[in-house]
Order: sequence, then C-alpha cells, then structure tokens
Amino acid sequence: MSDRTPLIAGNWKMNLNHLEAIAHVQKITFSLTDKDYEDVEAAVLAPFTDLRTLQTLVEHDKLKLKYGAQDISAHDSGAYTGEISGAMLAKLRCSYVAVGHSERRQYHNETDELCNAKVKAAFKNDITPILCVGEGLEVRKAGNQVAHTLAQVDGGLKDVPAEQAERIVIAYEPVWAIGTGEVATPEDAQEVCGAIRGRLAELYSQELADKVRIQYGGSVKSGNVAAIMAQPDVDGALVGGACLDADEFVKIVRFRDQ
Ligand SMILES: O=C[C@H](O)COP(=O)(O)O
Repeated sequence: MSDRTPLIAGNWKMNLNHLEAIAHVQKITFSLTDKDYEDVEAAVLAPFTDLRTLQTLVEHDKLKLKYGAQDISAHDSGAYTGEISGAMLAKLRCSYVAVGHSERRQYHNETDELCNAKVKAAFKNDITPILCVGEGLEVRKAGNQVAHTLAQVDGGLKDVPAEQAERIVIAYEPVWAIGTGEVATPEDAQEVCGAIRGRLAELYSQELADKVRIQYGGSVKSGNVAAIMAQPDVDGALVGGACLDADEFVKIVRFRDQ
C-alpha cells in the first residue's frame, strides 16, 4: 500500500462561469467532510475567469478544496496577448495547473517542448503541474501506447531537476477514452501508469518514482472509479464530463465507498 495521497481533480474545461462556479463549489464542499479530505485530495481546474472567485470563496470559507488552472504560459511576462503567466496564477494561489492536456496538444498544437517549458514555468512559481500524456486511437491499435506515452513523459520532464520532479503529477489520459464514454480497463490504465512510474525510476530514482502521483483520466465516473483506483500505480483521477455534476464528483472523491 503506497503512502501517496490520491488526487481527484475535476477539469471543468470550458464550462461554468464565475457565478456558476460559486454554486458548484458550494455544493461540492457542503458534501465533502473532513474525513473525505483526510483520505483524498480533491481539486478543481477551472477557467481563468473563475480563479479569483474561487480564491475568494476558498480563503473566506476556509475550504479544503484545492483549485488550479487548465493552462499556463511558458513565458514570464511580456507581449504574449491572451496568455496567463505562472506568476499571475501563483498570485491567485493556484495549487495546480494542467499542462499539455490532449485538447491543448490537439487544438493548439502544443508540443512536448512547449509542455516542458510550461512544466518549468509552473515549478518556477511553486505551482504543481499536472502533466497530461496519453496516446490516440491509432497508436493504441498499433500497440504502441507505452512507448508513445513514455516519450511524452521524457519530453515533459526534460532537464527538470529531481527536487521539482518529485512533486509533479502525471495524468495518463488515453485520448480515445476522453469524453467518449469509452473507459480504459483497469488493466489498460495500470499497464501505462506502471510504465510511467518505471520511467521515472530510470530518469531519477525508484525513491522519487514512488513519491509521484499518477492519475488516470478518460470517462471516469462513480461507477468505474473504484476499479481503476484499485490499481497499484493509479493514484488519482482527472475527471472531465462527470465533474460537472457536483454530486457525481463527490461520489468519485469517495471512490472507496463505490
Ligand atoms: O481532463 C479530463 C479528461 O480530458 C477526461 O475527460 P472525460 O472525463 O470527459 O472523459
């Protein structure tokens, strides 16, 4: 049994404006008890426009729910219209930021090199990056999911020192399982999550690899989360669609009861 605290993070994607965010977070946090937070870390990754509201709500009501952003600029500041820097996110006390989500890789052509720069920007500002990796359907059909995903891990962690890498969260999200209802089997998730931990041991050390939390993402729901979380190298879930229903998200956080 590992001593890694599971991280259940809800990625709101481009949903919930700042007013809807208040109602949603109030519903979640009204349900979650101190006991829930003892066992599991729960977080939401919200649109940029919600973050100030979340900060105010969380700090004022002393909520234990963590929050973060869905993207970060690779740059510190300057003429980068539309981008949001790590320093800005840190000022809003974001704990986490997603880096290289497949939707950013697909629609914004984000490369491993850019993801690497974003991982470094997050650490520079003391924000924990959730580095998203995972293969598309063609790669899976060809049986190359492990090699493909490990190459993304290598790229994202290039020149990241051990004292930072030990705090990273890696989310394995097979693209074919995102938003499709097509969930990977627990064995599929374990195969790649286990390989990711093995690669971390090669790149750094077994001790470091044993500290890093590796999430699974892709059509996670209350009905399938327990079997996925039972895998030895799965330490959490990155939840998309199902996290938009507060009751469902709470059930996922309570995966041990499912
Ligand atoms: O970030 C979350 C993932 O993209 C999974 O989304 P999904 O749960 O809607 O499949």
